[in-house]
Amino acid sequence: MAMCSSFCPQIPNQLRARPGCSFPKKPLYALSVKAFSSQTPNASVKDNELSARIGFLGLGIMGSPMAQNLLKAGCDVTIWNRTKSKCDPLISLGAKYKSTPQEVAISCDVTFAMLADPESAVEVACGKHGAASGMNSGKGYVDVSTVDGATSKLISGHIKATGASFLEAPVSGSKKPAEDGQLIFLTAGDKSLYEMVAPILDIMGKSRFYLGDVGNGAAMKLVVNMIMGSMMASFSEGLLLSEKVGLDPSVLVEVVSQGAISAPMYSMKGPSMIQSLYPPAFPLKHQQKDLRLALGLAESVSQSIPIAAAANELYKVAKSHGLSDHDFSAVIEALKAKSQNSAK
Ligand SMILES: NC(=O)C1=CN([C@@H]2O[C@H](COP(=O)(O)OP(=O)(O)OC[C@H]3O[C@@H](n4cnc5c(N)ncnc54)[C@H](OP(=O)(O)O)[C@@H]3O)[C@@H](O)[C@H]2O)C=CC1
Ligand SMILES: O=CCCC(=O)O
Repeated sequence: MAMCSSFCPQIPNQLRARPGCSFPKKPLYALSVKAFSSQTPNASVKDNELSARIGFLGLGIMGSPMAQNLLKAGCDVTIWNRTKSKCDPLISLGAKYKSTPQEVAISCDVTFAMLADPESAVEVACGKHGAASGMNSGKGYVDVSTVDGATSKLISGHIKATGASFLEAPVSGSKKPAEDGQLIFLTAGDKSLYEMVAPILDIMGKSRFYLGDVGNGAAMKLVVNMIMGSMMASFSEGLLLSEKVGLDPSVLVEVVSQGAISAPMYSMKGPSMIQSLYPPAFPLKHQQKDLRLALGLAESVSQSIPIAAAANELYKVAKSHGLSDHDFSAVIEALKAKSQNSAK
């Protein structure tokens, strides 16, 4: 595992006491996963207060509430977003603003990035005025966007070439868990940076996995989202089939919720899907991106994933119907369109 020797000596300075930024008093998971490292919260750190200057790049559906939780916890947060207006609510909560990712990185000890896709993650980290150009030894970059392993390794290479440390830390959990500080972090990369930012992750999340080398966090995230995308497509088929055969789909949601295939996702999204409402929590375009990236991951190891491949086609159809920015549960509309076409 790569370690950044120059970062470690600075950790005690960055974790010195600072009034108004205390760690959350909520249960933290002790993880024990065979073949993976596990990490429990360090008791001596947990009750300390935090003084790291934290940068946050990307204030979309996820980034905004994550940064907001850091501010609410009293952290020193500096933000940037491509569309500046999305910074305003956080600035009114006390965030500092910089006009480029580079300036954020220069002014912060550790910078988080929550960006749409591989292209934007690379652009913001490695492009002109990107974060890498503001990094140096002693700083850290934590990319919490969902990207593929190759992208993560590319960004890691740019960041580490400056002497800084890198951690990939994509999250499981959507808009509501982000608001509630209940995300699950799937981290990999510099262990020293992982340990340094653990108290910061614990403000935004309920658990964290350290998975080793860069690429493992991305892979874990893509496998999870591959399963989720297929589950949602299958659930959509069930809702439509139940209705077609004269059943009440609301009763189906209730039946499913009580059995072995119950999932919070079905109970949360089912009622609005029945009303054809798809307020975006996880945008459909991102779910399709994740299926596309999961297909690439599977291809790289010659693993057949025909169910995910079929689901991916369905999300592509949904995108072609203009549903990219709706919640991914709008994939059901692609099935409705298909059955209308076949009825003609
Ligand atoms: N929503 C969810 O439930 C979850 C999402 N994720 C992942 O987290 C990431 C962010 O998701 P989410 O917040 O929902 O997405 P949004 O689409 O709401 O936000 C995307 C962010 O990326 C920025 N961005 C997009 N393109 C560029 C670019 N070319 N240059 C600079 N910035 C850019 C956007 O800036 P601007 O405001 O200017 O458009 C915005 O800040 C994605 O990788 C997604 O897959 C992970 C877990 C859950
Ligand atoms: O990437 C998005 C995941 C959404 C979720 O875990 O509910």
